[in-house]
Amino acid sequence: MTGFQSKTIMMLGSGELGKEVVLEAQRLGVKTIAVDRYENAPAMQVAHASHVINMLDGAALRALIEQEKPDYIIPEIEAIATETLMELEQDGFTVVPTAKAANLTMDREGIRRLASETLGLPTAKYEFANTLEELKEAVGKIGTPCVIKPIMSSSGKGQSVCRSERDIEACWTAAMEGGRAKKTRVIVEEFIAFESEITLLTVRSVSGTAFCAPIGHIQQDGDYIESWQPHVMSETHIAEAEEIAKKITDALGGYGLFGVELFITADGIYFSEVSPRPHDTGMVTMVTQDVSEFAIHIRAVLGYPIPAIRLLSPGASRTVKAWEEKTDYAVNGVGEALALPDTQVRVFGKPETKVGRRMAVVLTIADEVEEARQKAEQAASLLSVDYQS
Ligand SMILES: Nc1ncnc2c1ncn2[C@@H]1O[C@H](COP(=O)(O)OP(=O)(O)OP(=O)(O)O)[C@@H](O)[C@H]1O
Ligand SMILES: NCC(=O)N[C@@H]1O[C@H](COP(=O)([O-])[O-])[C@@H](O)[C@H]1O
Ligand SMILES: [Mg+2]
Repeated sequence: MTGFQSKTIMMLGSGELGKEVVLEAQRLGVKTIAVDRYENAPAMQVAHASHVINMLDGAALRALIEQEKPDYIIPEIEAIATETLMELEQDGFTVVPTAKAANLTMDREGIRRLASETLGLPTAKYEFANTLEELKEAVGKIGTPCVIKPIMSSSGKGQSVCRSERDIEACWTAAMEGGRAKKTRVIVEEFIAFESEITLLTVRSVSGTAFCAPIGHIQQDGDYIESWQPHVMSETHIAEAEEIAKKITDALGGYGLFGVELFITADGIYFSEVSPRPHDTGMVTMVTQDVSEFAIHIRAVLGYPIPAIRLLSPGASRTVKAWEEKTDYAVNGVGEALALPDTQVRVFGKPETKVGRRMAVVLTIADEVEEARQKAEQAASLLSVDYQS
């Protein structure tokens, strides 16, 4: 063999989050392979190699992994044939953080039952349903308002709030149309009227478990539009949040960064869900921390130490979305946004727009979180997704 010998990672999912993981991996001399269901995905544009496959097809996934033999398989989205990942782990491949973590978080049922029934963490009440009839029964048990979601979906796709019995059918249709995998099962969750919601980025590495400063965020239609760090919380709430995050991440195991989503209410903290990978609301760490969530993830995965994580400044992020389905588009206004001090922009380079698709994000820092949020709002308002025709 000749040339530089390095470890190889394979990203399963190549969106905006994977793109940053690939860049951080390359900074540490790692070879990167990006995989997704469509061509020219963001991470593919910066990786050494790329492949387009249906990652829910176990045979196709196995064939690709056996061909490329990556040292680390890094799931970047939920919708992957995780049963195949479990078999590949048995065969000696390394899945990040573990194949079990990818499998349990692939659908909402696995992770919810682990959190609530096995670990006893506080969660919203929940039921599952496979048909419209079962859904009516489940909504009857949970009561309204409640939240209905396909068991396999992310970024709020197929999610809706059911406010009365009259909404049930529309919620069912929304879930059937929005799920990532063609499964009909849905979760019905009690609506939690939280005061705020946070992501507690938690890393498991050779240095042990560490937490980033809490990230507050606002979601619209189940998808994040704004996040900030730090989110101000009482000492008691921080301790409670860290305890929940430690329990769930220990149960999932392995090395890597996790995004633990929590609701803060007057009666304490509820566990919502966890991503065993960098989190969209954590993009703010690209400007607030000395090591971003993406750098932390790859360091942990490679078995390198993470002795400290420093919050260098309060900051905020705000998303820029598209509202049409087209391929000929441009993100305009970057220069205007960058004219604002302490502002950065990331344009993801997705090959086409879709209704509600996240195309870019703005990142800002300031002495105070509130000021950073205002600047992010202003910067995002200067960006637009425009079309030729
Ligand atoms: N039971 C609930 N009560 C109140 N609000 C909820 C509930 N479940 C979800 N939400 C709201 O919807 C948002 C998205 O829900 P959830 O995180 O379950 O979906 P998701 O599709 O997995 O999102 P992502 O993949 O972006 O994390 C939550 O962050 C919260 O704002
Ligand atoms: N909440 C999860 C999340 O933000 N995931 C990020 O969005 C991409 C999919 O985007 P797309 O739907 O626009 O292709 C994923 O690949 C990941 O980077
Ligand atoms: Mg979520």
